Amino acid sequence: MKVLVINAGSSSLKYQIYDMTTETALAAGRVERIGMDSSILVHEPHHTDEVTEVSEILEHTTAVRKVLDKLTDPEVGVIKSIEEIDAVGHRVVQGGDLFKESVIVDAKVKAGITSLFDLAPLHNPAHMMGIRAVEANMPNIPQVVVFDTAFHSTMPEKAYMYAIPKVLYKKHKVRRYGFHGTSHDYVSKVTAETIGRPVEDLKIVTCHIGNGASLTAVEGGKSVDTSMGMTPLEGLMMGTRSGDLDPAIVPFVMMKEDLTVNEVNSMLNKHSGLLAISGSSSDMREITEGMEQGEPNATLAFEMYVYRLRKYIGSYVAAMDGVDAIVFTAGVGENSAVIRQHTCEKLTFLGVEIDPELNKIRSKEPRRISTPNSKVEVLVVPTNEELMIARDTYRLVTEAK
Ligand SMILES: Nc1ncnc2c1ncn2[C@@H]1O[C@H](COP(=O)(O)OP(=O)(O)O)[C@@H](O)[C@H]1O
Ligand SMILES: CC(=O)OP(=O)(O)O
Ligand SMILES: [Mg+2]
Repeated sequence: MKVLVINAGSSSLKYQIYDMTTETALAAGRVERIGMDSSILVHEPHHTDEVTEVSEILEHTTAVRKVLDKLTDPEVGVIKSIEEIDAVGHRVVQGGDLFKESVIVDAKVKAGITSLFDLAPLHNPAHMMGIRAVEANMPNIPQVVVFDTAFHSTMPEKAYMYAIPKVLYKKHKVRRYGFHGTSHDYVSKVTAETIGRPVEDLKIVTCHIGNGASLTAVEGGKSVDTSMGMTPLEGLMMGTRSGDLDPAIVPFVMMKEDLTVNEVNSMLNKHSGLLAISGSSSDMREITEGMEQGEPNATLAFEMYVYRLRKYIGSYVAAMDGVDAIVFTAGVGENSAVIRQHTCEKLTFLGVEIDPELNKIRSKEPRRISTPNSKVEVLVVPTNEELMIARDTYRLVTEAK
């Protein structure tokens, strides 16, 4: 059985196709700059070199068609025809309190995802475009949605409630949901395997730091707290998102700058974070370069990012009353030895000690970077949200047959 996994963003679409008999990825790729001039499709088949194609891709339906063309291409393709694909799995960021686990897409599910647009304005509308684009190109194929929020449904009330009038929870479902759950779930399990102990016995802080970034306190294999909130804006400082701030700043800035709700939302989601502080980039590679060259704004952005990350790690150790492992994953966490080093060097109060040589190794494998003396295991675990999505898709579609 072959499963196509899609992670649709507003201007991008990442994909991966799996042969589920062996759980091997046959190809991966991404379409970027959808709706802009010169969209880019990068296709990475397992059997030959990657190909990059620049063309005009105005919307997601065209993007999916181009992906299917690449997957069935005589040279760079990995399947003979579209009929070989048995099911499509989608990442959906916000499941709210409607979805606690993965489900097969039907009209009710689509209405549910749509009703949650306000609770993930950057993400859910894009996921619906992805689902509709698949419907347009592959009518009648079973589709499954896997929610970022599902893993966090085990959080206790004291972690998910906000200290505001309860009527807002009752009327509008204002609460913490948490995101990147598929990733936090996956890396915590791989961590347990890597250190050779049952996940049920472990207290783990998982740091998913990519474009969006969140931390989770995973106790006994379950999420007990996480840094993103009702939307993916709360918590850590991110590429373009502010993370935590005094909520009084929002009405204050709206009043002083005469901003609308949409404008202030856009300011906090798209024009804040590393981008706002550095004044130049949301990309941690460029921020690090600027910092290494002594550029003051990039240095401040870097320092704020690490400082906040460290404070969150500390608070989750307190939340669980201890920690066995701290894990880094996602774009920044997997690739930036500098971020890991700066974050860990001031966790000495926990007995954290990382080995600078191990920290520098670049690899796609899960690995320890702490010394044998370290009181806490520190690991880098490459995330694999796509594999988790493919597994759920395979399971649900097979069960429904
Ligand atoms: N070598 C690196 N050093 C620092 N940051 C990196 C490196 N490689 C990638 N990144 C960061 O990873 C981010 C993307 O992370 P990723 O997890 O792929 O995000 P998303 O899934 O949200 O698109 C980029 O914005 C970039 O800042
Ligand atoms: C939920 C979220 O922030 O996702 P991403 O990191 O893909 O933007
Ligand atoms: Mg991501």
